[in-house]
Amino acid sequence: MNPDWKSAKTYKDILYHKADGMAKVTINRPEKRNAFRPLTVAEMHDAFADAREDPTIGVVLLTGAGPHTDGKYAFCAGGDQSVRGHAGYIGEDGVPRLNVLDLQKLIRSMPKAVIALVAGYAIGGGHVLHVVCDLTIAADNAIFGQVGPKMGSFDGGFGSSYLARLVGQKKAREIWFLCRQYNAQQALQMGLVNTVVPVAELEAEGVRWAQEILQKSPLAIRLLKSGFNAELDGQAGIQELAGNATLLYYMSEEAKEFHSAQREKRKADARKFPWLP
Ligand SMILES: CC(C)(COP(=O)(O)OP(=O)(O)OC[C@H]1O[C@@H](n2cnc3c(N)ncnc32)[C@H](O)[C@@H]1OP(=O)(O)O)[C@@H](O)C(=O)NCCC(=O)NCCSC(=O)c1cc(O)c2ccccc2c1O
Repeated sequence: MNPDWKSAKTYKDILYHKADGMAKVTINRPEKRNAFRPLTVAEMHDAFADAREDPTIGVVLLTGAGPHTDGKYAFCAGGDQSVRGHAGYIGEDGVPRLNVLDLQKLIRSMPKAVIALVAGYAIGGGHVLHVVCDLTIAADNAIFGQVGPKMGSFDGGFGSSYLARLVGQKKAREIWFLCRQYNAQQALQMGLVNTVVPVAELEAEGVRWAQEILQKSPLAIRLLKSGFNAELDGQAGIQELAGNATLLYYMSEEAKEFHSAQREKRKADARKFPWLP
């Protein structure tokens, strides 16, 4: 399938397209190895929120523009170090922010599948971004790694705790404590990515996976995602799962009868509904 991608909104630092039930968010700063500044993250958050709200979209692909003019690829090299200031990354308003944490939460909690397509570097906060996606497809040239402890940062949230759930505690500690780089095959072996394909086939493979998911039941995928999250995300995970229970309840005849009865100022006919075992 060759999707007819249509631009869904114009931004400065990212590209945002839609086609055939899919949205595609592309970080578009190849000259910076797709490092993100606060504006980049705000734009990504806006695009992901749009995809979450759009009932025609079931899968979001997250990727990085490239190759750059030097021939190198990057998914994302993390926070833009040229704007890192006293208390975070400083945008045009002069306010320091770590706003990528909000984006991580949105990707994790949105009731749609998010697939990272990683070509080249996924480093630092860029590595964490692929970690929080539901699935990762790596190009054969992908390079993964954390750098925080060698350049004055760390992500002790999803970037370490969820990473450990993916690759195990020993491997996650190795990744963070040693700050080595890992190739695509090593990433596959440790369970960090779902599959590895030639770089020229990365997007086509992402589209194939997305289209396979889009043939499945939207509610089943939604509930599975919140079920996977609930085990790990404490009260926020329970809230997500419970919100889905409320959504399903609203759709039931039983909830509709009780709601109508209240609106019509009558007693609900509770006996129509069984107390199932
Ligand atoms: C990614 C690399 C390993 C690639 O190396 P390579 O040799 O191929 O390329 P260059 O180093 O020559 O880079 C080309 C060009 O891109 C610029 N660039 C690359 N990465 C960044 C970056 N992160 N910020 C700004 N600019 C970048 C580089 O300067 C070159 O530009 P020229 O103009 O000089 O040509 C290698 O580039 C690399 O190691 N990059 C740095 C990786 C890094 O330190 N990332 C930040 C980690 S910390 C982080 O991401 C982070 C962000 C958050 O928002 C957090 C929030 C909360 C908690 C923690 C957070 C966090 O840790």
